[in-house]
Amino acid sequence: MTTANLISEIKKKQSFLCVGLDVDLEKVPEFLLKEEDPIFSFNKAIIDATHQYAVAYKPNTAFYEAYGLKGWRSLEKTINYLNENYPEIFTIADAKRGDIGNTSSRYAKAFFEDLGFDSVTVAPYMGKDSVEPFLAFENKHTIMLALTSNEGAFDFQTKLVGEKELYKQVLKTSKKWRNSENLMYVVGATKAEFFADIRKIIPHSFLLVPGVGAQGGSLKEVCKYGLTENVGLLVNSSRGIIYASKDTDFAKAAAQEAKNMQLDMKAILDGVR
Ligand SMILES: O=c1ccn([C@@H]2O[C@H](COP(=O)(O)O)[C@@H](O)[C@H]2O)c(=O)[nH]1
Repeated sequence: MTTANLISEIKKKQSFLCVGLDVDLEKVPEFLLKEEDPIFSFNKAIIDATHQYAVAYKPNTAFYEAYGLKGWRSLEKTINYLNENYPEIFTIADAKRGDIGNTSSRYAKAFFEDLGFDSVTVAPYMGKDSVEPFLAFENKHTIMLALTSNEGAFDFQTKLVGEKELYKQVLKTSKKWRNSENLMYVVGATKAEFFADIRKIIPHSFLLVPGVGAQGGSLKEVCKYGLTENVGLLVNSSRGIIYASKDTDFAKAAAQEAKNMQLDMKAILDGVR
């Protein structure tokens, strides 16, 4: 998917909501466990109920890998279902990959070509040659960790490297890489006070923002400095939406949560116009 397609979908739906598909069989409604593929059945119901309020879905691969081959099959069925039924939706494989170039190119092929995701998250730690193989794919997007939502972000990411914090170095340096126009960045909603500085370095790039809902980040605070002329944000909520109810009404409850977030987003977008 091109960035222009993503922006057009955001404007059409008045939403920059990304629904995180982090399926844990201990948290899904019990009646679903009788299904042949409970993970896929859960995802299908959540997607069908929430797609009108969301522009992106983000399965975190850990939740599928944890169930071995079966889990990987559920992930494949989920991405195929999205691509076949909702091709206008932006898809994110939250896999946080990155290795020496030769290996990164295999990861990129797996997520972009074999599974058919629009984007994948990567870690910047191994540098340019570990990320450029992902960037080489046309109309695919590489979402690099910049400033993460967890407490441990302060262990390294905000430490000074020379005169600048490490996360700022990551942002600045990555702009020089080949096909850097295919880069987006992860910035946690719990780090809202950093958005103004981040936007000084990358004023136009899309940011994937996890950490609202269960982690307590504020949509309003993120938008204050994070929004760009083309919105430039994909705000993710996983547990806050998909586990809104543990009962037979789980999809309806998820839809209500997604709708509430979309309405908040619309109000914010109306406010900046
Ligand atoms: O900095 C980061 C990077 C990734 N994540 C992932 O996003 C979702 C958040 O889930 P919630 O249930 O909405 O808290 C999850 O997949 C994380 O691994 C993040 O939270 N922070």
